Amino acid sequence: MQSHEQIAYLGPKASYTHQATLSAFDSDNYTFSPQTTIEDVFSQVQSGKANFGVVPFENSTNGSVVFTLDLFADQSAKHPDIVVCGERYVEVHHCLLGHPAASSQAHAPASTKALRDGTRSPSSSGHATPRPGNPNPTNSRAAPLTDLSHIKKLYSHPQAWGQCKTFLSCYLKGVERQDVSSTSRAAELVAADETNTTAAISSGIAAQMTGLDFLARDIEDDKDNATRFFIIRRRSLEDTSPSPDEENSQEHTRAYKSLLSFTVSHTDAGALADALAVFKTQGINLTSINPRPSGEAPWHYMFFVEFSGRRGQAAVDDTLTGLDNVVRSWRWLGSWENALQQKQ
Ligand SMILES: O=C(O)C(=O)C[C@]1(C(=O)O)C=C[C@@H](O)C=C1
Repeated sequence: MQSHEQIAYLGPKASYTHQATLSAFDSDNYTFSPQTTIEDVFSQVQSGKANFGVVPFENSTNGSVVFTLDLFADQSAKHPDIVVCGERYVEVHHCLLGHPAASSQAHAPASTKALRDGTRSPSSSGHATPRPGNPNPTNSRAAPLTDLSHIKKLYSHPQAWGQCKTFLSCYLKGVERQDVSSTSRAAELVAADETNTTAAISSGIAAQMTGLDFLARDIEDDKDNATRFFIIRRRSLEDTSPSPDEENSQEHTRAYKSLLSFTVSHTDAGALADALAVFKTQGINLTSINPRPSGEAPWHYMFFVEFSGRRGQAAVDDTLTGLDNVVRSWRWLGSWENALQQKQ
């Protein structure tokens, strides 16, 4: 790859997507271009202004990032050439960032530094709502580092609410939430708010960037919380030309993954089963399947499947040929190296 290619990512700096970008691209050799929305990342890559883009795709606790799936579904045909060419996993440990209550600043000045680096011992307060998955919600893994009664509004990316349900229901139940374009944008907004009554769910790196205090740390429900990011680029001619020397061993197949979308007849019984049977016949292992509204008509769906293997391998190429006979349409969305291969 050439030097100083442009990499578009969901910004601003200190977003989790920024962390994924830093893990994939060396900042000495690439120019990073933070974007406001995931759609902006797609547009930058589609237009050729950026050589690559980095977008969140799925979270281990909260599931698919539907904004990204819908951009791949591309109902308005704005991003027809985008394909996935890589993936990165990032551990996601959320913090509650803000300003301490005015009284805790006045009466406990010694605690301010501790709040800044998040080392003060926890104090607990708040309410809890039992939920099916968590009948005993007082068991939040994290407790606040300070009193939160002054917090009247929360900002974060919509994915983050679903990853911190227990903490939020225990300690910030009923507090107004505002969705913003990323967790680092949330931290910027809270830093600019002079009322000191707002807080952001964001990363620890965003605390350093904005100077906000840690009101709580590690507030995600699951300590193994992680998000998978896709690296995207424009498709090129080589993507579809045959590569007869591709290896077909099981090991080689597991080393790669591919993404494909397809639509099937809405009225024919078994149409989806017929499509999936093509993968089975070719011995292709599906690793995820996601339906999203297709946009063709209400309640019609587009299916996204991820599977082991890469284009150019006989079984994968035969699967695509087989799909021609059973689906209404399909679109290949890229093959890339499986980042978890060593761990499986
Ligand atoms: O808001 C950010 O910091 C992002 O990079 C986006 C995003 C996401 O869309 O999943 C990434 C990781 C976390 O799961 C929460 C938010």
